[in-house]
Amino acid sequence: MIEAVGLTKRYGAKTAVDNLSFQVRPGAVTGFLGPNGSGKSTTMRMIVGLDRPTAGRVTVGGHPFRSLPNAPRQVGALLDAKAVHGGRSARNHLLSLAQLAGIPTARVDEVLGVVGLQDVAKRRSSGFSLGMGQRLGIAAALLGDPRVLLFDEPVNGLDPEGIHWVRNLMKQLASEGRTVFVSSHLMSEMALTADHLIVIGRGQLLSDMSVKDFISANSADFARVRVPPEPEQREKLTAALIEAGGRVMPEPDGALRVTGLPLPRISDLAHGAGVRLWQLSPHQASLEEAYMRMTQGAVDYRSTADAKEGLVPPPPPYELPPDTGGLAQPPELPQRGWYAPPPPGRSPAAPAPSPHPHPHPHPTERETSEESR
Ligand SMILES: Nc1ncnc2c1ncn2[C@@H]1O[C@H](COP(=O)(O)OP(=O)(O)OP(=O)(O)O)[C@@H](O)[C@H]1O
Repeated sequence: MIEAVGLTKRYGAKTAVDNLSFQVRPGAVTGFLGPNGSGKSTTMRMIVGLDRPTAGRVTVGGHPFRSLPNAPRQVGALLDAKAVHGGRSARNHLLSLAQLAGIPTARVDEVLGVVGLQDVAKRRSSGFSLGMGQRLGIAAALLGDPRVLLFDEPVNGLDPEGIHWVRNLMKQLASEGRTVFVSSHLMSEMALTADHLIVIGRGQLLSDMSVKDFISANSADFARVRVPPEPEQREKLTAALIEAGGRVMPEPDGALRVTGLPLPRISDLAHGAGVRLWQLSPHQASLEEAYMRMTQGAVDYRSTADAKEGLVPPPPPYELPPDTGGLAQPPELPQRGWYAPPPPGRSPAAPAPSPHPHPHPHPTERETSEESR
């Protein structure tokens, strides 16, 4: 296990890591996320004793890295794949590391096979591509068969096959009961690889929870509801949903976005109002959406071209016609902020949907209810 308590690192006036406390447990892949410059690499360097904390401490298996006996056999790290003597072959690079740590030569050939570099083992690493360098760095981390592994951006430069391989490798290492701590900016990959997430911003802890909890805590889950195009169907349902405490907003494609009510309740309310549902599906945010939402305020470096590039503002809540006035005001739900854009091909600036989004509906065109997106 890795444990940080009040971990702090200052470089002059700059506080790179600020009073950080967390635990990275064995048997799981723990993702380490944060915007550029948030202190991930500095934290990892302190874990392996390359930087000394200004305050606080970080231990591996209860000991500071520097006091671990034969540390390379207990902790393996890929922090900078370029930190290799370019004039050495891949095999000689690993051999020199193995000799320093008393690791048998046979293990060098074994890890070269594990990372798929056996055919280029005698080539100088200076001629390696970015992806080959990453594989060599991973081989070096695995060399001592350690129980604790740290990977800083391990998929950087890897092709899709390589990314898939790293994903399976991390999961396998965790399933063997090892502690796996991995940083990445590739959210889709983290969503597939990590079980747990530690998120930092400006050196401070923002979140420490499972991927599943992180997504549900940082996303505005909502239901997408589609009804027949007759305006009265839409209005009847909207009135029933608002009266029950829901919040209804039009989606650019004509569907309704409903927050504050569970799916079965929406279904019951539609039934009670005599409205046929053509679609009732849950929307769950991706890890990327949840991450962007959480770290919005902790981003140091943002393009001046478009501060919220890729995100679109939410549409205004659905307006009921005047004759349905007197209904309860919808509660304020965590639906503020920005959300992911509509699917490609749909203009985010599309006007509010017309009451007749499907001019010639046909029964066979109906969408399945309870469809999962
Ligand atoms: N040796 C150093 N001297 C001075 N400042 C440093 C040093 N190392 C890191 N910093 C600063 O500390 C902050 C955190 O840097 P760090 O590299 O740990 O962030 P990071 O989260 O790994 O970023 P990225 O995602 O871009 O790799 C940055 O502002 C960086 O400029």
